[in-house]
Amino acid sequence: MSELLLKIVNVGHNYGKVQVLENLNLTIQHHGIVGIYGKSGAGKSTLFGIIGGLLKPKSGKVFIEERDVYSSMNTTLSVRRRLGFVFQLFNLIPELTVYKNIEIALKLREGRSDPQQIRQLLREMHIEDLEGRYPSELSVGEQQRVAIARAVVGSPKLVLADEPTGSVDEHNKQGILELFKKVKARGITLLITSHDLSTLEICDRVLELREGKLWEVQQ
Ligand SMILES: Nc1ncnc2c1ncn2[C@@H]1O[C@H](COP(=O)(O)OP(=O)(O)OP(=O)(O)O)[C@@H](O)[C@H]1O
Repeated sequence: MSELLLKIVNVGHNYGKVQVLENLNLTIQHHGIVGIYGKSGAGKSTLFGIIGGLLKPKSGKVFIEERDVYSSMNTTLSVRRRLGFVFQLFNLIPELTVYKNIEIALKLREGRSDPQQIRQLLREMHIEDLEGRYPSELSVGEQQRVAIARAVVGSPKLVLADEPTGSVDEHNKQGILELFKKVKARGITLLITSHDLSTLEICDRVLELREGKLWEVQQ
């Protein structure tokens, strides 16, 4: 049996009177792509933030490789550094070139740069000709490629992608899904949230977030 990567135990979260998550449980083993489907407002971004060490839940616990993510600020920061994030709006740093956007993520994750690794990743993502450009000089599809490269550099165990195809057209969507298959082939576990079931077709397992809980979806 493969090692447990993520374990969520009885997590609850509310914003004032709005109860978003309630007694939510989830376990994920290493390897593969897991999709979380949910309608708008179901709480996908809230759950994404809680798993990623960005939002402390009001109740319950989150473990990544058996470390209690919110046990101390140091643990939260160290777990967060070891995860990769892909955001819907890319969140690339506008003042940095493509190369530097990827390099800064590697330095945060591993404490050092590795030009060989960065260049290999640029080639794999077909963005090697863009390394000197700034995000404003890239197409949407190219920005998303850089965002994925930044999320996987340094080989984190888990990459979280929140609505990764939410702001791209069908052609770019297919391109992103192909890249996610490559990410999986690198041995990285991917967790994708989406309100679009066709985006989740590449997933090995899909869960629906509804009424504050996760429900397995038969594929
Ligand atoms: N900071 C906040 N303060 C108050 N309410 C919030 C806050 N963030 C989210 N909410 C509310 O919590 C609920 C869940 O929001 P969340 O963004 O997690 O859903 P979502 O499934 O990601 O939605 P979408 O698909 O539209 O992005 C919504 O009702 C939202 O209005």
